[in-house]
Formats: sequence, C-alpha cells, structure tokens
Amino acid sequence: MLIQTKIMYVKKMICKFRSVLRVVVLFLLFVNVSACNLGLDFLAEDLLAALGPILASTSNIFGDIFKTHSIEEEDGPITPDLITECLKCGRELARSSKERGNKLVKNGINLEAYSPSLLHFFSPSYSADINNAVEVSHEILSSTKVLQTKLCACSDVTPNTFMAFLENQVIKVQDPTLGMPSTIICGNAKYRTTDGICNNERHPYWGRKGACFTRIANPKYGDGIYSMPLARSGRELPNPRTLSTRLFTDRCIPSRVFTHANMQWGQFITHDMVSKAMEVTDEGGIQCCLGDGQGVLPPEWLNDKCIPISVPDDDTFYRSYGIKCLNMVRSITAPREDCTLGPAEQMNAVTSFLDGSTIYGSDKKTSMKLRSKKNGKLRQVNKKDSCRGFLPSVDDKSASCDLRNSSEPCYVSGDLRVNQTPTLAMLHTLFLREHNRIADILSELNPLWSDEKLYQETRKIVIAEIQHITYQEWLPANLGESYVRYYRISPSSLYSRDYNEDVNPGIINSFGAAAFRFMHSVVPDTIMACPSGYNAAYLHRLSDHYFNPSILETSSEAFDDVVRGSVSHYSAEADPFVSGELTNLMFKSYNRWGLDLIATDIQRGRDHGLASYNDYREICGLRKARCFQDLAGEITQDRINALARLYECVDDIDLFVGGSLERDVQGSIFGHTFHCIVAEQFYRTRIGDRFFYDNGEMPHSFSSDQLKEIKKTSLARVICDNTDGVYYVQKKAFELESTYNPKYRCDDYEAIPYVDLTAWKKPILDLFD
Ligand code: HEM
Ligand SMILES: [Ca+2]
Repeated sequence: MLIQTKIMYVKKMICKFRSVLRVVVLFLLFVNVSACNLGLDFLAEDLLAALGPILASTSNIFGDIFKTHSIEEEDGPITPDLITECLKCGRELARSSKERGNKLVKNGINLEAYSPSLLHFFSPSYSADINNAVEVSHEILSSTKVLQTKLCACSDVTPNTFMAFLENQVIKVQDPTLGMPSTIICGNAKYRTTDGICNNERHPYWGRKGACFTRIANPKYGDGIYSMPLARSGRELPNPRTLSTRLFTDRCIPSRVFTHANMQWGQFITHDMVSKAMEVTDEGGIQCCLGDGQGVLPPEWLNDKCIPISVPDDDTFYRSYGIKCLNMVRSITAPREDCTLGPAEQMNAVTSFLDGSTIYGSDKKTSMKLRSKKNGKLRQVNKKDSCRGFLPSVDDKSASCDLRNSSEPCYVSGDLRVNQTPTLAMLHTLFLREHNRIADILSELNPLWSDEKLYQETRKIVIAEIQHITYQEWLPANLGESYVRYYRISPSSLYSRDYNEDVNPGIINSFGAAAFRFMHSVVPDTIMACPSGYNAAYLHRLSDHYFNPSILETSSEAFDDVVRGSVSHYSAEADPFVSGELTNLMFKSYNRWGLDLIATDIQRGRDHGLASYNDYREICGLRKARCFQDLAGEITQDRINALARLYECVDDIDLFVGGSLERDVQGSIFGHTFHCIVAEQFYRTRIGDRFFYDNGEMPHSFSSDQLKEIKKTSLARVICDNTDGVYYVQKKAFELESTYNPKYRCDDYEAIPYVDLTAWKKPILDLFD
C-alpha cells in the first residue's frame, strides 16, 4: 500500500515536471573552472555592484565567452551552452569572492575578541554540510546574476521581467557535494529525527535543519536576485539607525499583564524554530567597520557580504563614543530543494518544528554530545550545594561567552545562543532538569528499557510539554484566546486529527526576519532576582549580563532566585518603544557601547529581500495604501507623520517598521499585519508537524491516558518540579500575580496539576516494540 502510494507520487511528479516549459539539468561535477572564460567588460558595473569589489581586480581573468556566444533566434534566448557557461562562470565568481574574503582576514581585517560585533556571530564557524550548501547557493546566485546580465544585454528580457522569465525555466545546479539524495525513503519511525528529515514522508526535507525559509510574498531585492533593496525612486532606503532612533524611542514601559517569563518563553521558542546564521570566512566572523566602528571600511577592504549600518553624525548616543559604523553581515543563503537558479533564499540553521531542538540539538552529532548515554539522560553538572543539575560547560568558553574570569560558567546546550542572557540559560536548564527527572521516573517504571528507549520516550514527553505550554498557555495569552480558536491554532479536544501533509512547516521568512522580532519591544531593561519568600527584589541591568550566565550560580539559591524573579518581574509593553539596553548597548561586553538590535532587525529584513509593509498589508487582507494617509486605520496620526518624514514613498516602508507601528489587535500584543503572519506560522507549525503531540490515530500517537496527563502540564509545574526552593508560583506563570492569578503552593496539585507518568508503565514485552 505504502509502496503503491510512493509509485503514484513519483508518477505525479514526473507529469508535473514534464509540463514545465524547459528543463535543463546541469551537473557541475568535475567542471573545469579554468575553462570559465567570460568577457565581463560590458557587464562590469552591474555585476560588480552585486558581487562585490573582488571582480574589480579579477574581471580581467575572464575571457570572452559572452562575446563568442551568439544567441540563435530559433534556440530561444536560453541554450544549454549558455547555461553551461553561466554556471561555470558563476562558480568561478563565487570561488574568487570566497578567496578574497579569506585573504582580507589574513591581512588583518578581522574582528576583535569580546567585541559586540564578534559576539553577534554566536559561533562564527559552521559544520561541513552547512558550508557546502552555502557555497552551492553562492554559485547559484552568481550564475543567476551572470545569466540575467547576459540576457538583458542580448535579448528583450529586462531586469524587471527576468524573474518572471526565470520562473518558467527549470535550470538546476546539481552539486554532488550537497550530499542530499534526491529521493529518500522514510521508514515508519516512532520518534522524530533530530534534524527534522522525514517528518513529512512526501516532502522529507520540509522543516529540516538547513532548509530555506519559505515565503508568502515574492522577494524584493534591488536587482531581483540578491542585492540590497532600494527605494522606489532608485535611491537608498532610509538609514536603519535613523529609523531606530526616531521611531523606536528608548523607553521601557512595564507591562501590567505579562511577566518577564512571557518574554523569555517567546525567545526560547524562537530559538527552537528559527536561526539565521551570518556569512563567515574560513577564519571566522567578518569585519565591515574600521577599527572600533570609526567608519565603514573602504571598498578595497570590504568583504562583499558586508552590509554595515552607518551611524549619522548627530546620533545622540554613539556620537559620544565616535562610533560611525555598526558591523552587519548578510545571512547565509541556501540552495532551493531542487537547486534551481533564482533569487536568494536564506537558510534556517535549526529544525523549524517546535521539537525541543534548543535542548536536544538539530543534528545527530550535537544530540549525541549532549547525552550521558546512561538511563536516557542528558549530561548535567552536579554542584556540591545543589540537588539539581546544571548545563554542562562548553568546550571553548572564551569563544562562546563574555566572562570576567575562566571559572565563571558558560554552557553548552542544543542551541548555540543559550548563553545570550541568563534568563534564556535558565529556561534551558529547567528543561535539562525536566528531561532528567522524567528519564529517572520512566526508568523506575520500566527498569528493562535501554538508554535509547528511555532517551527517546523522555524526549517525546518533553517536546509534548513544550508544545502544550506554547499552544495552550503562551499563544492564547499573546495572540488572544478567540483568535487562537478561530484560526485553529490551538486544538481543543483531546486528540487533533488535522495533520496536513501538504502544509509546509518551514519558517516563513517574514515571520523570522520581521513579525516575531516585534517582541524585541517586550524585552525589559532589567533581570530580577527574588529571594525565597518573594519579599525582596534585586535588579540586574541586562547589558551587564549578555553572554554571561554566572548570576545563575553565584550561590546555592541563585538559580531559584532568578526563576522567582522571572515570574514576579514584568516584561515591557508591546509597543514601538525599545529599551536602550537593546538599541545602544546590545552585547556591549567591556565596551561602553554595543549594537542596535532594532537597526539590525530593519537591515535584516532588507538583507532577506522581504516585500514591503504595504505588500504585506494586502496579503493580510488590508487595503494597500496609496498614500501615507491611507495607513490611518492601523497607525496613529503622529506615527504616520513620522513615517512620512522618513520615507519617500508609502511603498518603501519596511515590513518590520510598518508592522511594529500598528495599533494592536484587541486581545493580541500584535498589530493586524504581524498578527496575521504570526498566526499563519503557528498554524503551519502545528498542522504541518506529523509528530505534533496531540495528533491522534498515528503509530506514534500517545495513548489517551498519556495525552490526558501531558495536557495537565504548565510552565508553573515545570518550575515547581525542577527547582529546590521555589515553593509558590502563580498558576499562569506568563501573567503577573493578581487577585485573578494568585500564587499557589507547588504541592497544591489541584491548582497546579502534576503530570503522572504511571501511564507510561509498560508490560515487559513492550521492551521490543
Ligand atoms: C534579551 C532578549 C533578546 C535579545 C538580546 C535578542 C537578540 C537578538 C539578536 C542579536 C538577533 C539576531 C539579529 C540579526 O542579526 O538579525 C535576534 C533575532 C531574533 N529574535 Fe531576538 N532577542 C531577544 C529577545 C527576543 C524575543 C523575546 C523574541 C520573540 C518572542 C525574539 C525574536 C527573535 C527572532 C524571531 C529573531 C530572528 C531569529 C533568526 O532568524 O535567527 N527575540 N534577536
Ligand atoms: Ca526546532
């Protein structure tokens, strides 16, 4: 039956591809690059702009291919020979650009240790499979650019019509180094894979680590392929730092509803679902600014992946430190699944499923390193003065953290960003403990289970808890209960039966690079520690604790103090005010200044070629604005005036900027456009995940007794079960304590229900299933 379905599927695919206008499959294996022989003189300007200054010095190495290749009318503009030549040349251009980047670093253009710019990279080196995919995507982009330039010069294709023209072609670069078999047979596995492959049996690569982000609007690059977008007039878009200071003023208005933990959970699940990574050289991070940021590097020293943010001379903050440039580097790109030529698509470096990848990793190698290989448990570090485990230490602390001395902790977990703030590391630690607590109970219930069986069963329960807390507790609080029900984001009955294998669970580019980043506004400027009894509060400035989680371990009570603080302290209001801790001081380390997260968000949206705010209004069912005043339904007059002063045209408004300025939808922290994108993403993340925890009637489904237990969990319960001295928590830990949401004792199992794992006790024979 299964085989028949697969044969049907293959037949369907063959038909589909036959109907495509033209199929040119080219294998780049063993291409002799020295044969690349392009006369680039006539296209130098355009191509140089897109591919960087490297060509200024190397274009003369290419010969005369374009001149020798005449276009035969009857062949149509694209002939196999032309494609071969473009691909060869694209490969050579990509290679030269890479070599130049490496040379620049060798010549001393590299980032200083402990600089905000280096910390921003998290880990400036990637695994071989990611590096290979990035290289192939560079070849694809350069080849697409060469083809565009050639066609525009020799036929009636214009830069504007090129993309539409290309959509009707299937021109592939099939590179064996990608190592991804084009067909893959997924077994009927009981557990999810670590890298997300085979979650969807018909589209095995959907949602995997290393996939491209998906799009709900066509990309808008300056040249249609990869260059940074421009205003409609052809001029530069407004400076991202200016937009940040003028529109996202430095203020932290305390939320009257949400706790710090609400913000922290948002970042925790972000890191489970999304991770863009930045381009690097073989030697590490890329420097784009002179010295400490005194200006942008001159073109001859600038890596072509640089997109530095200039700081205006009158900047009220950076002026005092002489900072005129903030380092910023393009996100890595990935080949499309079918390796076709076309515009740039960015890569997601983690599994897009909400599958606990922050705890377990998004690849087998990482996940194996994190396991203790005994009784299904994860590695943990035990301390003399605490009964509970802590995350293990990373191999190279100095490369991952900003420590004052080497005895301070710096953790390793499933996600590289774990040390970014102490409260993020706190959530990682709570779930490490939750995993090991559950593994202990399961091994007592089923003493004959192997390490592997215990690990997989425990992981399945922990992932289910993370999904339940997100969909039943966090999303209704942040998106509004009624919306969550209306959009079928949250399942209501015991089992869901709406898994849909046609829904791609990948991350929508505009979700990761714009909409969900709106929650940067809810980050408060302080972290709180509360001693037992909640009768005092110690505040730590966020900017003093980036990449240094040591406040979790300064005493035997320190961890619990930060946990208590996270459910007592407020998060900031969701509004266009953003704390200077993020907009002036992000990752400041020992410096007096740091990076600007909001300017980064705006520049990142452009880097990813996101369509404009106005385009997304239309996609999300609003009227497309023809003038600034048409925004009045969603944006207040003073903000419209500010936008009109900064942007030349209403169509130029960046998605992140316009979406952040909208009034919130009633019951939601987001405005209409971001609400629509965020709701769409969480719908896809649930409906497109075969292993979503409450999917019924699947071979891997929980029994109804088990699922009833899972559905009792809450963040409050996870806190109670995994701390030594937190005795009271409010039932809704994402909301501040109030008369409607009082604190309860952790041993009040009526108020804060307990997940009873006896439903996992199995007859001995089940050992072999
Ligand atoms: C202290 C708190 C936070 C800090 C310091 C922080 C910092 C950052 C940084 C440095 C980036 C990468 C910027 C870039 O290069 O493009 C980023 C990306 C992002 N942040 Fe945050 N963030 C925080 C909290 C949050 C929260 C609460 C949310 C959402 C609920 C969030 C959502 C995102 C998203 C969706 C991305 C894109 C992820 C990616 O593609 O890699 N962040 N954040
Ligand atoms: Ca994931």
